[in-house]
Amino acid sequence: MIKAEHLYYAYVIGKKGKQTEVPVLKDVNFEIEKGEVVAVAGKSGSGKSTLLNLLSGYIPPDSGIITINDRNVTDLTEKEWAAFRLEHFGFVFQNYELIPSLTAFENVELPLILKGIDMDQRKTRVAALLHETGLENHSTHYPNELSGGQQQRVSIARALINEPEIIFADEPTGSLDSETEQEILKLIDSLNKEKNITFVIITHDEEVASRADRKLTLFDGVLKQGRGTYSEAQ
Ligand SMILES: Nc1ncnc2c1ncn2[C@@H]1O[C@H](COP(=O)(O)OP(=O)(O)OP(=O)(O)O)[C@@H](O)[C@H]1O
Repeated sequence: MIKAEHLYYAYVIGKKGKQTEVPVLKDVNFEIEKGEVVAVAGKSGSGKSTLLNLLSGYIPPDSGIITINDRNVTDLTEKEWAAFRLEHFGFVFQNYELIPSLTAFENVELPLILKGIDMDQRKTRVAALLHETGLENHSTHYPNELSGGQQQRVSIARALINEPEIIFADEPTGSLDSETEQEILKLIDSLNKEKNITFVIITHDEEVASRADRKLTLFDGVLKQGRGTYSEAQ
C-alpha cells in the first residue's frame, strides 16, 4: 500500500553562495501493508516529520521512489498531490489544528465543502462521524470549548470524513494525559479494525508504539525495523 525505496532528502541551509546540504533521510526503505498500524519512532531531529512530509507529498524527495496503492506518486505535481491527499489521506496532529472560528461540526464538514459535496450529504455524514467519535453532544462547541481529548476526536472525525485509506498521525496523543491517551488509542484501534484504515503514527511514546503492529525507528538517516530500545528511539 505504501512503499518507499531509497528515499534521500537533504535540507539546504545557509546563505546563497555559502549553502550546505544537511542530509536527513539517506536511504529509507520500507513497505506498509493495507490495514497495518505502523509507529515511526526516532530521536528528536531524526527526520520523522520530514519523512511524513515526503510520504504525504508536501516535500519532494531528492531521490528515491514513493509508491502508494501501486501508483508511483514521486513526481506528482502540487495540484495532483492536493487531489490525491483529499482522496486517500487523513491527517491528525499533536495540536489538533482545528480552525478556532468554526464549531466542531463545521471543522469536520470543511473537507466536504472543499470537495464540493452537497449540503444534505454533508450534514448526514458529519452527524454520523460525530456520533461515531462520541461527540454528538458537542457538535456546536468551538475548539476552545472542548477538552484536549474532545478536540483530538474532532480532528480524527475530520480526518475520517473523506473515508481515507491512510491516516498519518503526528504525535496524536502528545498533548493528552494518560487516561485520554488511552481513549484516543482505543478509537484508533477500533477505526483500524472496523474500517481497515492504515495508520502511520509518529510517536515518542512507548505506549503508542507498543500498540502498533510494527515499529520503524529512524536512526542516522535510515529506517530500522524493530531495532532499538524505546530509549534509543526518544
Ligand atoms: N526547514 C528546514 N530547514 C533546515 N533544516 C531543517 C528544516 N526542517 C527540519 N530540519 C532539520 O532536519 C532534521 C530533521 O527534522 P525533523 O523535524 O524531520 O525531525 P523529527 O524527527 O520530526 O524531530 P522531532 O521529534 O523533534 O519533531 C533536524 O535536524 C532539523 O533541524
